[in-house]
Amino acid sequence: MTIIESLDHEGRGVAHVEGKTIFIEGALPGETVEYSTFKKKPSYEQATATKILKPSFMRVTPRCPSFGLCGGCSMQHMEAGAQVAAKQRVLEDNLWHIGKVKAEEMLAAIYGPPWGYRHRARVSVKYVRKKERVLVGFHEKRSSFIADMESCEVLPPRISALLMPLRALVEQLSIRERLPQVEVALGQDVDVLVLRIMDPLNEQDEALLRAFADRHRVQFFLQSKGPDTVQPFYPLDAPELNYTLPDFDIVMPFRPTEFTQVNPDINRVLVRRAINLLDPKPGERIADLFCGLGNFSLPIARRGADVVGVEGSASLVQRAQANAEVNGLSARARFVEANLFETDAVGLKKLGHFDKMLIDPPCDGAAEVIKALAEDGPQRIVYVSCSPATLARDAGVLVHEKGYRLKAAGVVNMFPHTAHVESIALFEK
Ligand SMILES: C[S@@+](CC[C@H](N)C(=O)[O-])C[C@H]1O[C@@H](n2cnc3c(N)ncnc32)[C@H](O)[C@@H]1O
Ligand code: SF4
Repeated sequence: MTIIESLDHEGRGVAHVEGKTIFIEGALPGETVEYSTFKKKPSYEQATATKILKPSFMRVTPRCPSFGLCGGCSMQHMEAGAQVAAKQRVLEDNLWHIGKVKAEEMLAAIYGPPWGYRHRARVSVKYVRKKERVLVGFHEKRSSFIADMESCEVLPPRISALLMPLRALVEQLSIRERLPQVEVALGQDVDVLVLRIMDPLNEQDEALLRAFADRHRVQFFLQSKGPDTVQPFYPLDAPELNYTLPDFDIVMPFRPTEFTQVNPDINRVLVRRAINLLDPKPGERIADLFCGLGNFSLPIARRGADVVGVEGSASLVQRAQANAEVNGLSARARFVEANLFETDAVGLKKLGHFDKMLIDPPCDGAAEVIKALAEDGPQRIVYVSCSPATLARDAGVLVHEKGYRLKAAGVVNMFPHTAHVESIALFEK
């Protein structure tokens, strides 16, 4: 039995027992719990709460029956508002302990509906020969096994309701042992399921897929090898996947395997906030680094500024250019392919002078870009981050070496019930 002192960055309760730190899954600060250790090291232990003797006021009953087993969520036992507050603390702690910086203003957190928010997901599939049945779902915690889940609360209800019919479908296919994954990509007008198939389908399989698509109103794509092999299968006349940014009168077509933000409702608010902080004006020249399909670049152009989007994936550069055309913005939006993890001052200078910059890197952050910023670098930088640790590291360099102030920072609850912290920060010279 022990008392939980705090919450760590992965949403685990932290306690100290005889000088040892114990990280306890499923336990909240202030609670008295019994626990069972599954990993023992000389200085710490990892454990799971087995009995909550004194519950926290933040505790709620997890909505999903698979919570605790499925590795998809780690915070459903905590009230949604308290989750956001905990993430805000993670952001502030990281900024201070890693970057030695404090934001002049903490922005109000951006959050939206806590359930049914995932419009993109990669679901694993496994035929269990012994039981002659198929599992379709996310991996169990700390395991390569697939959770035996019948529904999922973070997927939109219509998609969650497809998990069991999908099991039944795969069970009937001749290639049921050669279909390891289904990728879900949801758009405004169509729901796409991309089946990863290791062997070709036979005629009967094809007929089963068509019947499923008609019945459940989805479009199947097939992927036989790498991402280049993703092709629509049925129906071929379905509308194209897209999402919209109504504040900017923008429509964004995309292919099912192209990067898009997982939570389209929060993405709209995130884009609005990023653009408000950046405040693009006609006549300004603005860089959008790690621009993807132009999620921020096109709203910047819509505000009248000239934007240069830089992106590592050639296909996303093409997609961004095409999306600029679709939205009548190609005169003000240009896209360049470059590896921003290998850039330096010379590489960045070749892109020309920028008044302002938006950076939205993958979790590794943007160390090389930040290092490459010159004396006459942008006056204002808006940094969108999926990792508070790398944001804090980069913020430290911006503030202590490059002459910027951290004007504001705040969390964006893009992934409710997970410990994942998305955030946004504003830097100014
Ligand atoms: C977090 S996503 C952001 C995309 C876009 N801003 C959006 O909101 O949809 C990060 C992007 O960085 C790109 N990327 C990853 N590594 C890169 C690299 N080394 N150089 C340039 N871009 C890279 C990815 O392809 C992806 O589009
Ligand atoms: S990811 Fe879905 S199935 Fe897994 S715990 Fe979260 S809500 Fe439940």
